[in-house]
Amino acid sequence: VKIAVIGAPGVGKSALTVRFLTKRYIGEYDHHSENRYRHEAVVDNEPVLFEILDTCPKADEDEEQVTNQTEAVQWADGLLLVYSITDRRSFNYIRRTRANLQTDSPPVVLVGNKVDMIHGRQISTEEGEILAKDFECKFSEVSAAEHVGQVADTFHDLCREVLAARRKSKQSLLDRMLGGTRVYSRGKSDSALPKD
Ligand SMILES: Nc1nc2c(ncn2[C@@H]2O[C@H](COP(=O)(O)OP(=O)(O)OP(=O)(O)O)[C@@H](O)[C@H]2O)c(=O)[nH]1
Repeated sequence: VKIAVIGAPGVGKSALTVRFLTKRYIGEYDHHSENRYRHEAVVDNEPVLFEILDTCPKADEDEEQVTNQTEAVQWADGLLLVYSITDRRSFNYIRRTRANLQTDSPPVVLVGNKVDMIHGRQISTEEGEILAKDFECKFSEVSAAEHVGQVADTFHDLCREVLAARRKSKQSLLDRMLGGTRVYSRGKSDSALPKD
């Protein structure tokens, strides 16, 4: 299951990713390019091989610039859309990113990070919920700094969405294939009919 972690600079994409991979919190994670990781985990009693792309948007990206994550989106099976509850601009960044996605884009999960920074909150939980409703996706608020289980849950939730979408597209492919063939109901066989 290939997951791209997407969000504005500094929202905690790397902190969340590393928390999921290692269960540890690394406060200062210095990197200037995107990183890709492989990680095995068990989701709903099934082993899953995650490939995680920790994207790295340009720090000087213009706020109004339409965010372009085409490569990551094309590569991914699912998108973890992350904003920081302490940063209104990061919330708007996610709005623009989502608006920019095609209708057939992969499943998404919305995450508000840094929930431990209570006093710096700029985005209410309700706003996050409303945005998630708009996106028709799951939503959670977490803290990469303080939560282990909840961070893993967000990745697992996205994994479930991806697997459900796969099942759905397999089913619709089957339906389309079977749609071309006629289905005969069982009736009396010829041999049971009168000879003449
Ligand atoms: N208080 C708090 N700080 C956090 C949390 N998650 C990340 N941070 C801090 O936020 C800063 C940015 O975190 P990163 O994980 O580097 O963010 P990023 O989104 O990967 O940043 P870029 O790679 O620049 O796009 C760091 O100083 C982290 O320590 C959190 O849950 N709570």
